[in-house]
Amino acid sequence: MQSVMSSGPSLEADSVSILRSIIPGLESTKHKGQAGKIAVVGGCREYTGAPYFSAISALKIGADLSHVFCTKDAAPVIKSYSPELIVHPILEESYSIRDEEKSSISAKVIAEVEKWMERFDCLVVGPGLGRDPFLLDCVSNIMKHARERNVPMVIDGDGLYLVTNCLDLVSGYPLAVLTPNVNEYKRLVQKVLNSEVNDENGTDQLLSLAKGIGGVTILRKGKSDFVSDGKTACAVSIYGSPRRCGGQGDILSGSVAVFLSWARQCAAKGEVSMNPTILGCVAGSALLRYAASMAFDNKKRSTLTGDIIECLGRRKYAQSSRNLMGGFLGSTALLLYLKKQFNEKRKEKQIFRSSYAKFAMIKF
Ligand SMILES: NC(=O)C1=CN([C@@H]2O[C@H](COP(=O)(O)OP(=O)(O)OC[C@H]3O[C@@H](n4cnc5c(N)ncnc54)[C@H](OP(=O)(O)O)[C@@H]3O)[C@@H](O)[C@H]2O)[C@@H](O)CC1
Ligand SMILES: Nc1ncnc2c1ncn2[C@@H]1O[C@H](COP(=O)(O)OP(=O)(O)OP(=O)(O)O)[C@@H](O)[C@H]1O
Ligand SMILES: [Mg+2]
Repeated sequence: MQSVMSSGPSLEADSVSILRSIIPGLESTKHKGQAGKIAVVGGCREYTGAPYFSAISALKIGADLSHVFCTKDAAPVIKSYSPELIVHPILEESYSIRDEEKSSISAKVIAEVEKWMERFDCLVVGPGLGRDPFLLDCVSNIMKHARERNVPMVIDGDGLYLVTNCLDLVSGYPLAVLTPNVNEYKRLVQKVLNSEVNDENGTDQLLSLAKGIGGVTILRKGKSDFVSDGKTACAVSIYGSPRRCGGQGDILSGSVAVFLSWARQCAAKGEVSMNPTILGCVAGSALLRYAASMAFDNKKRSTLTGDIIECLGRRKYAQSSRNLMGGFLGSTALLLYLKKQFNEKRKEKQIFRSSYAKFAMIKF
C-alpha cells in the first residue's frame, strides 16, 4: 500500500485507497468469525442507544459477531432492539448492590468477560457506560485483562472519562484508540498537556497528546476528523452531514473497531505497512461520513442515527473506488446545494434587516 496521505502537501488521508486495501473479500472459503468479532462494553440504566448503535454498526459494516457487555437493567432493552446482538447482562451499578457484595461481584464480572476475551478482535469501551464509580472500577479491570491479552481497544464516551482520570489504563499501549469529541478532547488536553486546546497549532498538539499517552492513536472528532499516533498525523474531511444528532460518534466507534481488525489482518499478511490503528480510524471515519452524507440526501433535517446506520452498507460506496467517488460526487452536489441555500438565506436576512431597520425608524 502507498502512503496514507493524498498526493500534495495536505494532511488529508487517501481514504479511498485505504478502504479499498483493507476491506476483505466475501469468499465462500471463509467461516463465521473470520470477518471479525467485536465486543462493546457499555450500556447502563440511562443509555441503551449508544451501545446498540456501536454494536449494530459493527455488524452492518461486515463483522460476523457483535457482543454487548452491559448492566442487568440495560440488557433486556438492548436485546429487544435487535436479535442480532449477543448481550451479556453482567455489569452492576452501585445503586443495585450492597457494599459487602462489591468484591464478589467484581470477581464475577471479570471471570465472565475473561471467558470470551481471547475470541474478540477488538473491544469498544465506553458507549453509554455511565459514570458509576463501582461500574467504572469493574471496567478498569476488563481493560487491564484486554491489554494483557493484546486485544485492541477503541475507547469512547464514558470510557474516555475513565481513561482521562486513569491514564495508566492505556498509556504506552499501541493497540488503544481514543475517539474524543470536542468535550472529551478538551479534558484530555487539560489532563495530559496541562494546557488548553490550541486550534492554531492543532496538528502539533494532537501529535504531542498521542505521544504524551505513550503512542496511543487518537481520532479527534469534529468538522474534520484528525488522527495521530504520535508519529504521524492525517485528516479525513470528506463532507458528511450538517446534522449533529447524538449517536454518530457511536457508529464511528463500531466502525473503527471493524476496520482496525481488518487492517490488522492485512498487516499480519504483509499487505499494508502503515500502523493498522491509523488505517482503522481513517477508514471508519470515511465510511461514517459517506453514510451520513447519503442519509442526509434522503432525510434532510430529520436524519437520525438509525438512518445513517441504514446507509452503512450501501453498495454505492461499499467496495469499489469508482463507487466511492460516486458517493463523494454526490456529496459535492450536496455542498453546492447547501451553498445555494446559504446564499438564499443570506439574501432573506438582508431583506429582513432592512425591513427591521425601517421598522425601527417608526416613531410610536
Ligand atoms: N442514545 C444514546 O443512548 C446516546 C448516548 N450517548 C452516551 O451519553 C454519554 C455522554 O456522552 P456525551 O456525548 O453526551 O458526553 P459529552 O459531550 O462529553 O458531555 C456532554 C455534557 O454532559 C455532561 N455529562 C455527561 N455525562 C454526565 C454524567 N454522567 N454526569 C454529569 N454530567 C455528565 C458533560 O459534563 P463533563 O464531562 O464536562 O463533566 C458535558 O457537559 C456517553 O456514555 C455516550 O456514549 C451518546 O453517545 C449519544 C447517544
Ligand atoms: N462540524 C462537523 N461537521 C461534519 N462532521 C462532523 C462535525 N462534528 C462532528 N462530525 C462527525 O460526526 C462524527 C461524530 O462526532 P461527534 O463529535 O458528534 O461525536 P460524539 O459527540 O461522540 O457523538 P455521540 O453523540 O455519538 O456521543 C465524527 O466522525 C465527525 O466526523
Ligand atoms: Mg460520544
